[in-house]
Amino acid sequence: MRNASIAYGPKNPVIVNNVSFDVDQGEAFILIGRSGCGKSTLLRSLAGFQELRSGQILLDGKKATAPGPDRMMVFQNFDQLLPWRTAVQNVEFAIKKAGSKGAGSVRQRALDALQMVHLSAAADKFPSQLSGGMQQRVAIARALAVRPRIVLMDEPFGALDAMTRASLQAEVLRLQREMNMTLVFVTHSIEEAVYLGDRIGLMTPQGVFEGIYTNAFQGRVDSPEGTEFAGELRTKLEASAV
Ligand SMILES: Nc1ncnc2c1ncn2[C@@H]1O[C@H](COP(=O)(O)OP(=O)(O)OP(=O)(O)O)[C@@H](O)[C@H]1O
Repeated sequence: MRNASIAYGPKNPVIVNNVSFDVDQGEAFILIGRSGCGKSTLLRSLAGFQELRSGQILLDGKKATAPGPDRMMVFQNFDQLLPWRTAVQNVEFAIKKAGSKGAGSVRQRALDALQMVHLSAAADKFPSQLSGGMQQRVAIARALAVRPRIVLMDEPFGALDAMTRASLQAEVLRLQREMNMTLVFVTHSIEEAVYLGDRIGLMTPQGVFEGIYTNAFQGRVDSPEGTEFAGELRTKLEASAV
């Protein structure tokens, strides 16, 4: 993102204010900040859903404006799947829609993606027959099946209970590492940010980065050092709100 400013309509104030940052191939970049500071707005722009007022988004050096299968999004809400299609059909639909090519049949690739999130047994179930956590796994499988250049996640576990959330965080960390996934992930939770992130961008209510912090505690937020780092981030976050 290069000098990106975002506003909802020409007369409204900017929400994201002249922000620049890079995300490297294979990096997990986490956005944290107070409610309403513009995290989702920024993410939606990366996905191509929200126009920039000024600045640019570059993907592999090329301007990215409209949405495309190179940037797949996972949302917080459980209703992001098509309710009249089964889990595997939801994934198949995304692969076909993206025109994504790969070895094996579309069905096989969809099943492989479900297997990655340990959901093979639920392939033929409809979303209404799945728990919230299972539906989020399908949404993740759907995003990965398309083989995007970058996966965008907007508080995907925000509506889950603590245990399901912890297990899905572990899944995402595993997949991110195994697949060398490039990830931009929005969360309210500092612990989630430290667990998942290679770097953590802390946004202020003014729509800028207070700082972008390298995280040495990915996967081990529970260590004494990880806890201390999370505490430092919390202090900065609280200070940023003033
Ligand atoms: N469609 C919209 N039209 C007008 N204003 C909007 C729209 N969506 C969001 N906003 C405003 O933009 C600001 C940033 O919202 P955004 O959802 O990006 O924040 P956030 O940091 O993701 O918040 P949260 O953590 O609560 O999800 C808020 O003031 C919000 O009211």
